[in-house]
Amino acid sequence: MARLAIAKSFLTGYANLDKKVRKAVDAAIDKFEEHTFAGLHLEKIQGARDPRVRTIKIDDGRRGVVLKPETGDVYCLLAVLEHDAAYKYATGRKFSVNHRLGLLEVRDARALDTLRPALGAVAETTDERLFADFSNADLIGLGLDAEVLPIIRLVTNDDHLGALETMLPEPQFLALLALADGMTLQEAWEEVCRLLPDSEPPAEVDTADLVTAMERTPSEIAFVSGSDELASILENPFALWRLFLHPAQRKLAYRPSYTGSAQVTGGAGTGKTVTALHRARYLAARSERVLVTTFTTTLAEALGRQLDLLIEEPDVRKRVEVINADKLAYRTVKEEADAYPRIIGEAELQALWHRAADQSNAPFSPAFLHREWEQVVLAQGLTSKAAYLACDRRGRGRQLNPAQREQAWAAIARFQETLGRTRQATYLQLADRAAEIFKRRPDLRYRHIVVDEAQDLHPSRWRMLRAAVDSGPDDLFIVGDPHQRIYDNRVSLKRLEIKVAGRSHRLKLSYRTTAEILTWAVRTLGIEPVAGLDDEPATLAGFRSSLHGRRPVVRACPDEKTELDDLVDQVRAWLEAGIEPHAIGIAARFNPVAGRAEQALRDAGIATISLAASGSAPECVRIGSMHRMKGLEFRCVAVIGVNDVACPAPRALTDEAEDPIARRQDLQRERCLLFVACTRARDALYVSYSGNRSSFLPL
Ligand SMILES: Nc1ncnc2c1ncn2[C@@H]1O[C@H](COP(=O)(O)OP(=O)(O)OP(=O)(O)O)[C@@H](O)[C@H]1O
Repeated sequence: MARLAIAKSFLTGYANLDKKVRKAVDAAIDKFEEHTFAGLHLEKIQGARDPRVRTIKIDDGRRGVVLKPETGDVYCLLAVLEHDAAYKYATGRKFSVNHRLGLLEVRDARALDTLRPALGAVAETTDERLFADFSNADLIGLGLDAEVLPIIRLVTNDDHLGALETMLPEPQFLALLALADGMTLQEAWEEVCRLLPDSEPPAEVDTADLVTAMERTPSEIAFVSGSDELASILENPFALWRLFLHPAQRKLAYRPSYTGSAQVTGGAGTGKTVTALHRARYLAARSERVLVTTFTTTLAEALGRQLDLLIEEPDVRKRVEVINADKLAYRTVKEEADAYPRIIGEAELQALWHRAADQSNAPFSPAFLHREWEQVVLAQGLTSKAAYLACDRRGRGRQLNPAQREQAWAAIARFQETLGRTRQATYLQLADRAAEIFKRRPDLRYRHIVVDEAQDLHPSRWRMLRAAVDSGPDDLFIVGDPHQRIYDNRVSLKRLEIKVAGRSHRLKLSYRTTAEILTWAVRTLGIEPVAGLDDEPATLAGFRSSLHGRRPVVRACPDEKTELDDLVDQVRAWLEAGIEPHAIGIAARFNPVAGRAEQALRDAGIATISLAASGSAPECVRIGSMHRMKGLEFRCVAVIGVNDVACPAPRALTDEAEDPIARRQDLQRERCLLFVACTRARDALYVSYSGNRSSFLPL
């Protein structure tokens, strides 16, 4: 019986077709099915480098490209392209089986043939060779093959290796990249083995057996079980992540069990959320109650929508509850409380802190007291003066002598009393109350909790989550990126009885952003080390993207009016180039700047909607503060107002004299904020400023 498979490349192309062409493709695939492929006219191509690559007519202008291995009665859809491009693709590509890993490989043989003389000409001018330290046997041992080796021997520097990225088979390129990055042969071998579904290379590889290789490469090829599955795939072609997980993501998401809590970190766009969603699906399929939680309601709503796409079985979907941490706290407290506290608004909270600072006889600013409360008192769950006087204030830069501690406690206690008397509370206080309720009420607890955007949760929220699930295998699955910490919440999971040692993993390949945007954006982070949730320093080593595009554009403007005019021009240019309005995101450090930009766009006839708005508004460009960009993504992103009075924002910085450590952390947080905003871009990033350039922008 014939089997149909779909390559990732096919789905990417299909997603970008307009509806009419998609219909023609669907009709061609139907024909495929009807005839059980037998009567199908697959055209062999003259001069094809791989005779197993064929084409099929879609409509007058387009052809589908199909891989038809000699054995196994398998048809794999590779691409849908305009006539000439389809022939070019079909004649240039060559498929093979990696002789060490057994994975399916594809190379652009024509491009390699074209580039070879140019590499040879450069090589003649120098004795430098990037891989001179490695013998042919070494390279063959890593999976390189006889066709690739002679070309590799001509490579003289990293840039030339980079140029080969889209032409070489991925496993072979990765092996070379690892060596070029300074890894040993053994380390490079371990790196390429990560591409295998179970990290173990097969004992024997039959390089003629393309079908087994396809089955071993689920990150690129998906076998379709029948027409229902096919229809569901084609209905949501943009959701590549549903089908094609990177082996590293798959291993983490579908591991049968972790002995305790597990943590997944990784740079922006490496698929942490995707991995978390697949993990939730896997756990729920085991018939158990799963909570998926994150920071804000908007992010929780987005996760819910993605889970609706991912989990097709209604009874499995029902077992997964998605709610953000604050709502969970609120709801849990409400479950028990007779008189329910009101959540205090930000302005009132600030006013109360000002009053507390004024009434205290000590030189504490309102911001200092607020921070002391959140980062020491609430973070450690301190409920008495004695506990506060004895506590370890690690992480706070300003030392307090015993008398000052007494004064600080008096001010904090007065603040807390006022809150209590007026029946008000903050979400962090509710989280602690919810934790107590979860401890008492096993009936409310979950069997598993999956946490996204973990870097921004305050210790009180973590205590609640810790209490909301019994300790044991697969209790918490935590994903986050310390380089995207944009709120003032620092956490040591160890201190909160959440142990991830030995179960901490890092993803490295970005699926969102191009290498050009990524390299630029990483430089906005500066050189200050960033602490991970597991108390280890966080690293971005090996963080990369195999996508390529234009470099970010940085525009200097004489004044804000010109800056906004330029923004309007840029957005218009994107729209004229066919970018859908909702795929354009605009961010500013401050809401008023975003507001003025919104007005300028509207005056120019461009519809806009706030980044904070829920639901979809396909006809609107999205705009808002940098904080609101968290967790989102767009094809094109404009970050505006990036000058020295916005990035960093003076109000967000603690006085050096008051607390130098806090100031350093504030600066880092401001950098992270810019990094988050910039890394929301898939294809294009535009950054502008008027006045003096922000020192965060790379030169
Ligand atoms: N294996 C994959 N194949 C194709 N696309 C993927 C894959 N994994 C992730 N993506 C896509 O890459 C983008 C980023 O994924 P995701 O949001 O999960 O990353 P993240 O690490 O959580 O990002 P961030 O931390 O920046 O919010 C999404 O569009 C997602 O659909």
